[in-house]
Amino acid sequence: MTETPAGALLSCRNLWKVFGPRPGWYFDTAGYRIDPEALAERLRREGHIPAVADASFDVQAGEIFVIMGLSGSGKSTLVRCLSRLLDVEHGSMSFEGVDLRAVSGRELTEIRRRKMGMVFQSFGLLPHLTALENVAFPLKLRGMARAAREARAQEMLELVELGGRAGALPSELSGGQQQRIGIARSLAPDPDLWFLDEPFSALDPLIRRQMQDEFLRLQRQLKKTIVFITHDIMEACRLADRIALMRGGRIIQIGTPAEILLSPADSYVAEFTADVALSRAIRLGDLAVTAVPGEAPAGPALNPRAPIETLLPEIAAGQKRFAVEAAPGQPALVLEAEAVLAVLRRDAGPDAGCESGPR
Ligand SMILES: Nc1ncnc2c1ncn2[C@@H]1O[C@H](COP(=O)(O)OP(=O)(O)OP(=O)(O)O)[C@@H](O)[C@H]1O
Repeated sequence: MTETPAGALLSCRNLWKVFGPRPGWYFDTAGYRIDPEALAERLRREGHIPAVADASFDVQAGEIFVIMGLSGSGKSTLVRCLSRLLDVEHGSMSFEGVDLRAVSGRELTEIRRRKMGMVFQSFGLLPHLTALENVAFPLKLRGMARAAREARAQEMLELVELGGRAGALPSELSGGQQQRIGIARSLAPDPDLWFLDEPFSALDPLIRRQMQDEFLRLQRQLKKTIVFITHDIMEACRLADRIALMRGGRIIQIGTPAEILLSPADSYVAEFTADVALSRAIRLGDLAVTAVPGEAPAGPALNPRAPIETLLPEIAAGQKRFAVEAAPGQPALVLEAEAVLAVLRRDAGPDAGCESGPR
């Protein structure tokens, strides 16, 4: 399949990546057409690891698509397959209408260099190069002239608010600053698709939170198409437009954070999300509905990404309805205090800035 569905930049269907002695065998035989769950089970029984088992999803242009799951659930393997750092055993992948499994090694290198940006947990900076040189490095690989690449690198450093540290070596920068350099470097070639694999996991919680805010600020500005990996449900809920939740190589639910939290697909998802404080994770936009024409509440329209907890003082003071900012050209949105209260009633939770989930 080479088609990418309308609106999707990246699309994959029935992807399998299996580690073990003879992974291809299962897909070369007619036996493949069995239930994916049963095949994954059989693979495990016969000494293989189905690291990605029958994954299908589309990533829409401009969205933050978060892949979430516990350690070993297959997140990194899936992303490595999508960028074809690993070859899959079965399935199809298309990116901007190009069949990623069919392209030559050379075309693939070009796609990775020009259209894909990657950020990893280990910042991966070259220790003997300055911040500016690190950011300019991928442009050098593309053959860009020195003056042009340094100008672009400086622009990227300004974007991540490190314009004044261009001459610093990585060892002279904090962890958060080093990751900002990693982000600037990955953005320098202006990729269409941006992969981030646990980019903030090595940072302490306060810096991590700042980096998440920074990341959202950048995304508002750049509107990239993003695949973001995390094992932290709170991070996923803060950042995602949609979340794909993985378990044992399988994607068990895809949905907005609110859908995952309020309508979990099964008991595993419910348990995984049980400790999340809904007041922090559910956003105004999740509960807002289209206002009856002429009846939008007065007052400034609120940010749809703000968590519902921000409204608690007004609700406690008796306000019943709120205006929520709609997308350009869309009808006005209204949020009823009762909808917020209904969610809060479900929020059994202790304060959960959690990284927990079922083990
Ligand atoms: N090269 C490999 N050879 C054999 N097994 C592998 C290989 N790479 C990954 N695996 C296995 O595949 C499964 C998925 O691993 P993966 O690294 O994708 O998980 P993850 O969800 O990204 O975990 P983490 O959050 O710990 O990085 C694990 O069981 C892992 O041991």
